[in-house]
Amino acid sequence: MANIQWFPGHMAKAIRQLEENLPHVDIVFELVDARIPLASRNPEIERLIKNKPHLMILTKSDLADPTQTANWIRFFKANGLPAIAVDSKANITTKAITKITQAVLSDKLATEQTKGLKERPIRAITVGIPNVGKSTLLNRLVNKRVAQVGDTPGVTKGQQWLRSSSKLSLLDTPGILWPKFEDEETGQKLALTGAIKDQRFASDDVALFALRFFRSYYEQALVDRYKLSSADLVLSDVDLLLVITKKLGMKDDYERASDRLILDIRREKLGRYTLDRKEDDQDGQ
Ligand SMILES: Nc1nc2c(ncn2[C@@H]2O[C@H](COP(=O)(O)OP(=O)(O)OP(=O)(O)O)[C@@H](O)[C@H]2O)c(=O)[nH]1
Repeated sequence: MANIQWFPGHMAKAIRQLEENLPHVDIVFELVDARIPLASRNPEIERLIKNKPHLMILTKSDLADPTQTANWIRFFKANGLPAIAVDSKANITTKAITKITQAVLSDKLATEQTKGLKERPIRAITVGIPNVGKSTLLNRLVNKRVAQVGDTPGVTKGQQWLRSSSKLSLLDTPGILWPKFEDEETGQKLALTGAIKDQRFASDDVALFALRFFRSYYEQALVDRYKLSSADLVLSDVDLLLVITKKLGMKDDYERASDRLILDIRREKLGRYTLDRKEDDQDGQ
């Protein structure tokens, strides 16, 4: 679980590290969580990356709603941002990322070739908020357990180039950037997916947010998981949480039930979901 407290000093350090690394890379891999492609974006990313070529990588796509992921990919592309969704645990990920990276940089690579420069691996850095899956993707790409992976963000140290293939090299130190602290809903989305420290949010608030959300978009998943009746479905969110608490055999300990609901959602017990919604007709907006 995320344990970084982002003070201004930490932010300044994160910016400085990224600024130091940027001149050495051909492309930035910006990682966002496919379940929250907006809430998990660093608010300053565009400004920090400047004009450096940039690929959006939607991680954990195996946990996200596939229709929504497709909409998000289209949306980013329509806004001039090449994008790809990955499950970092899948073998095919390395090939897919290498291919799209070559496509994004095709002009630059062609220019280098016409100048007679020797073919060389593309150099990339992964950046993203804690827990977004930077180490897991890095490990997948370089096919080694080099980066420490865990639920404790901020564990990656050291700095060297790691070969993915003859086509791609990666900096072993991902850029860790801070998440959005903008508004309560963004915070709840980050908390529900496990991107930020739990203690900052009361679990019953996050659980009520989750209930409201699943009622709107994935009601059947709630019905199936907690054996809800049609009468339960007309209750207020608070009353529904109390019903679920009882169904879980937790009497009136709705805080414990809230924790369980959140855990169930994080562990995919309610299936795949996307919290940041993008409808298909919103391309390019
Ligand atoms: N299902 C699924 N889980 C993933 C995927 N990528 C990462 N994870 C999980 O997400 C959690 C965080 O992954 P890390 O790779 O440690 O994240 P990180 O961005 O390196 O975190 P920091 O080092 O804290 O910055 C781990 O439990 C991973 O197993 C993915 O594509 N699919």
